[in-house]
Amino acid sequence: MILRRSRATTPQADSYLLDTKEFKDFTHTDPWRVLRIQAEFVEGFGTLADLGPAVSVFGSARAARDSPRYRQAQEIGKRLVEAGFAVITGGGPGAMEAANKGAFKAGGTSVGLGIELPFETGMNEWVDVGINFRYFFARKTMFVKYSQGFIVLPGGFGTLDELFEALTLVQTQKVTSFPIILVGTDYWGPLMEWIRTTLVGEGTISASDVDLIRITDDPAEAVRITAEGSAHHHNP
Ligand SMILES: C/C(=C\CNc1ncnc2c1ncn2[C@@H]1O[C@H](COP(=O)(O)O)[C@@H](O)[C@H]1O)CO
Repeated sequence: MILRRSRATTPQADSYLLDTKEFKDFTHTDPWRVLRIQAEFVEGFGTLADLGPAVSVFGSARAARDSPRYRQAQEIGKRLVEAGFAVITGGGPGAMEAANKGAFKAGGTSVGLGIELPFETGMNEWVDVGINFRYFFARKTMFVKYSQGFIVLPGGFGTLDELFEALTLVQTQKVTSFPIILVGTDYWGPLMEWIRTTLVGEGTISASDVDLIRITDDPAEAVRITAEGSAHHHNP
């Protein structure tokens, strides 16, 4: 990039670096953010490069430890490890903690991709490979790049965001052979119905797009579908 005449900046950029106050200001600028974003990708790629086959498990951060949802997530974490997968979650509480706990107790690799939030909850204790992200989009790249499929338990906006991002990537063939399994017919049934009637009915998706989603109540079936569906998946 060349900037001349009135567009040229003075003093020179390196003088900012040597000036403590100016440097502090620089850390709140977009060019600095780009470096931070780059660093998040470098750390993520570096840490997860040798992970091997893995599945991401999503679900509510608010699932209570004594709830059936929590027990289901823990069971899924365990079964994924028994099927030869590492388990990746958001590293937080609720369903994330449960899936990490199941994976850890089964002797598998338990990964947490944490996110910096204004209300810090910290990485759950069952994570043994943890990375903290400031940027959701950098973190999301890691979930997709290092997973062979997604298993999605009941959850709120965060879970829906993760589900629909994955669906869009599969629908647009940015990723292929990538199973997406919803667990909990009672919870997801009405959404599936709305997708079938309104989205297909209005023509905003194709009828065949509905087949991108599988739905079950059984943790064993969720893992079996994931294993079968991920057999030909290659990480982007
Ligand atoms: C809100 C609470 C804790 C927040 N801590 C989180 N830590 C890590 N990842 C999170 C957290 N909250 C949301 N996520 C991500 O979104 C999904 C869950 O969101 P939902 O809105 O609860 O469905 C989850 O899969 C994470 O990736 C404690 O109350």
